Amino acid sequence: VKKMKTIDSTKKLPPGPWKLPFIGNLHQLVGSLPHRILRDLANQHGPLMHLQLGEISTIVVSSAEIAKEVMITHGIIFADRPYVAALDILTYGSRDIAMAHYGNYWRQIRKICTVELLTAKRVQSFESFRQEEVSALVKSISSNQGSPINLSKKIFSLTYRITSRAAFGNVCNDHELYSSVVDEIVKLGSGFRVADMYPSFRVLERISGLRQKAEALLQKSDKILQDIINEHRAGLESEIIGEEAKEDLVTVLLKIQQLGGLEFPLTDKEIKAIIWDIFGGGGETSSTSVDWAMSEMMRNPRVLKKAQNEVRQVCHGKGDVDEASIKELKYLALVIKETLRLHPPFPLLLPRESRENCEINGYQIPSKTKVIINAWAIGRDPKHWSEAETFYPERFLNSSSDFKGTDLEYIPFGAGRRICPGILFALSNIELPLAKLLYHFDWELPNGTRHEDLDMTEDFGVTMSRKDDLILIPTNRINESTE
Ligand code: HEM
Repeated sequence: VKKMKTIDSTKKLPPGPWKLPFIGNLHQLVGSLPHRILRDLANQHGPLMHLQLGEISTIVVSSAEIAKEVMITHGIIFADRPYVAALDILTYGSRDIAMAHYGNYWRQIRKICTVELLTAKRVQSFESFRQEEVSALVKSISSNQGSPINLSKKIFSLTYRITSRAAFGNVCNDHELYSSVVDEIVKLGSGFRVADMYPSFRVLERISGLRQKAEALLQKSDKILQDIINEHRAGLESEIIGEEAKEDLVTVLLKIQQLGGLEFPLTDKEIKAIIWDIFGGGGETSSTSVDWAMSEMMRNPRVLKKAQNEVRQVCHGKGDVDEASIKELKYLALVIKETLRLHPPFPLLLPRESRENCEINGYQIPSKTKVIINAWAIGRDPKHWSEAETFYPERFLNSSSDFKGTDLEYIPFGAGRRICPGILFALSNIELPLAKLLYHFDWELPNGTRHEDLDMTEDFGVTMSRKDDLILIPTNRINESTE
């Protein structure tokens, strides 16, 4: 038999727990949340650990040092993404940015994303949308003051409305439907589905109902997005679009499509796949961050008071929070950083895959190995973080950690070539709602719950949200001038 040029047989795979035939380590992944199970396993087997998940040879990265090797030093080798059945179906064959194979196509659309769609200028151009939507939220909360409100649901809907206006120019008629479709898709795409563990048994995608479910969702989301694209195209042809500075994302993409000259033409399929990334990557992640930040502040009244004092001081006499003031909210920025350390919306980032054989710390990582990076565990690593489990925003006061993945012990947005391109968009959707909620209202827990008893249980999913919705009682802030 002709042997392929493969692995140096003197080098071993990284250590890992004992494996069963056929299922490997799958049985070890049940019982708790994946990021917690994987952290506990890594505590026994090390920060570079090998797992066999069904057919999928997987390494799990659980320290900043190994993350640096994988995401930066050998960044090119680990810049690919593995096949995830449901997402592949829903992105028209991984034609979006997040799931696209590392190569020229990905490079082209990633560039469109960073140069056209998600630039600081573009994000800023959506300020009026954010202002209007958050003001409407404040108004609705204000009319319910004194009684418990489901803040989680309100924030979730707010983020979708803002994203919808940025992407489509308005809150689309099918807004509720689309956000529920995106929600379901994200659940299907966790990559921890049986069909994803046994890719050579494509039949499993059918038996498990995954393929049918994904195709039904695709049909729904495709219709909504295609209608929107058609409307925009008609608008472009009759030139009834708004001023250039305020173009929505679909319009920007259609203009690029019409301009042509790209190595890979941008058809409607690609546009739909990219728009789906904006919602899938940017919806629940941002709203869940606001949710966790409010939850942490409710558990830590000292932090709540300090953040509230800051925004009320900075915006004193203005009657509201404008985006220019946001830059001055230094403490709120620390609160957000600390929230993303303890509650990274993607605790396991998005999976990577190796494109060729590689050696790390003397261990062999074969080509096509799936790579899980446990950002949640890295952010709580007691070697790097003192009192790692404590919510303490001040820890970032003298720290060089930023959102750009420069320090690998802090990577809520990932690092290296595949780092999240939506950081500015995300932050703007987190900062303004938080600042306004703090500025306009005082907050209490319902039913006399003591702040230290607020339940912080996490839910299972690709994004790590609260298990139970956050229910709080708002009180309208008394008139500023009488304070
Ligand atoms: C708090 C909010 C967000 C968090 C925590 C977050 C986090 C992440 C993470 C961890 C990755 C994978 C990075 C890696 O593999 O190294 C990612 C990728 C991505 N994110 Fe975000 N994200 C957020 C919001 C957004 C928003 C608002 C958008 C778009 C408007 C967005 C668009 C994307 C895209 C397109 C990718 C794929 C990049 C690629 O594969 O080249 N994200 N994000």
